[in-house]
Amino acid sequence: MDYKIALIPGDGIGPEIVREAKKVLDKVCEKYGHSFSYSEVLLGGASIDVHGVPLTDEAIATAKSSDAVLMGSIGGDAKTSPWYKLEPSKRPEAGLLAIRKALNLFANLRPAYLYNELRKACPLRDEIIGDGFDMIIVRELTGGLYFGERQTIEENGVKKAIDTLSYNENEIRRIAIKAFEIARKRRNKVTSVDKANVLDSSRLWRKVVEEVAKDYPDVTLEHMLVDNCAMQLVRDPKQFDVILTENMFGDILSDEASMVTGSIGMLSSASLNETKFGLYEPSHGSAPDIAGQDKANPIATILSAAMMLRFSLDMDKEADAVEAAVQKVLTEGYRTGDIMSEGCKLVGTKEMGDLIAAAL
Ligand SMILES: NC(=O)c1ccc[n+]([C@@H]2O[C@H](COP(=O)([O-])OP(=O)(O)OC[C@H]3O[C@@H](n4cnc5c(N)ncnc54)[C@H](O)[C@@H]3O)[C@@H](O)[C@H]2O)c1
Ligand SMILES: CC(C)[C@H](C(=O)O)[C@@H](O)C(=O)O
Ligand SMILES: [Mg+2]
Repeated sequence: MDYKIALIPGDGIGPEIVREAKKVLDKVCEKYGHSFSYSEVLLGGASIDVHGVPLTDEAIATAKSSDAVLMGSIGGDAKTSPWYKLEPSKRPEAGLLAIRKALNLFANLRPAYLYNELRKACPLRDEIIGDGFDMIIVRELTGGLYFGERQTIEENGVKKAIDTLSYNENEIRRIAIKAFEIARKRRNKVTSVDKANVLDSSRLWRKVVEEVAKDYPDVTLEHMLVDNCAMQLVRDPKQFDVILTENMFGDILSDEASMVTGSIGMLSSASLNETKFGLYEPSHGSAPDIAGQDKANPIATILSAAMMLRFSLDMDKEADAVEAAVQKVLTEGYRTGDIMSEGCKLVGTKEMGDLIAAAL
């Protein structure tokens, strides 16, 4: 089959990890007789450098006319990069938020799975991990604090900054439905995470989630306050199957969950709307501290590409093959620095990509 894929390398390690994911996709095409045509799209700092803004209408149009978008990461070092001298709405992160909104990508799925081979890279004790760790965070991605009105004002000579956290029932309902549908294909448990002991938006969240739960009597629903959840993720991570939560809590909890998998370099993600279209990117950022050094772990991006094959292109067996190739390379003992442990073989970004492509 012939498919159109928009490719967003982005900033920092973005181009390095996207290159490896594309290498793996080239192998998928060769092996299964598909052909993908790629259009490169600028986003974030890469777009500021060329167009002066982090996202252009043309970039949105290219993404919209594609079957799926595969992305690396955007952003730079806030202390040293000239991008951060611009006003906030013109910085790299604003481009990422804007493209998510423009494509209506309200559902961000972040699967956190600990490969048995990476147990030594996981900082938690073996008895805490037990039989394994396999959960998914379903994060609301186009509402909440990151999209509310904000302003910085001065009152009586004192600066004041305001961010607004708001959700309406429809926004909560559609993401809750996603979480329950996903739970049905997994272990039938949803943990909805909020701060309902303080926030009105969380009290509405809880009410709507309970309404949705009535349509899923086969799925167990529990509510958990976000501060407790942050603690439970390291105390007993295997209690979770599906975590359903709002935008900012999901952002923070997914980075935390990534460490249970060994590294943020292992955490893939899919950002979806109501159709089959999606944007696929690792959950981590542009890692300016290791950019250009062939040190970045490309696995999160390669696993995101596998999610793209599965969700947007209906290629289950191809996605399975990519995941199996990742598994094989880990079983053979190859590791990038972030997941390295004693007795394993240290490889760089490119070699890890080569090994996974070859394993296919
Ligand atoms: N979706 C995205 O594009 C995205 C996500 C998060 C952060 N950011 C942006 O990235 C920039 C850097 O942010 P940050 O430093 O807080 O977070 P980060 O995720 O880029 O890096 C945090 C730490 O994890 C390491 N790391 C991240 N990805 C790795 C990988 N694949 N392999 C090995 N190590 C990896 C980094 O070296 C760093 O030490 C900021 O501008 C931020 O806004 C973008
Ligand atoms: C860069 C930033 C806007 C982004 C977010 O908060 O969604 C990132 O942290 C992520 O997790 O994808
Ligand atoms: Mg984040």
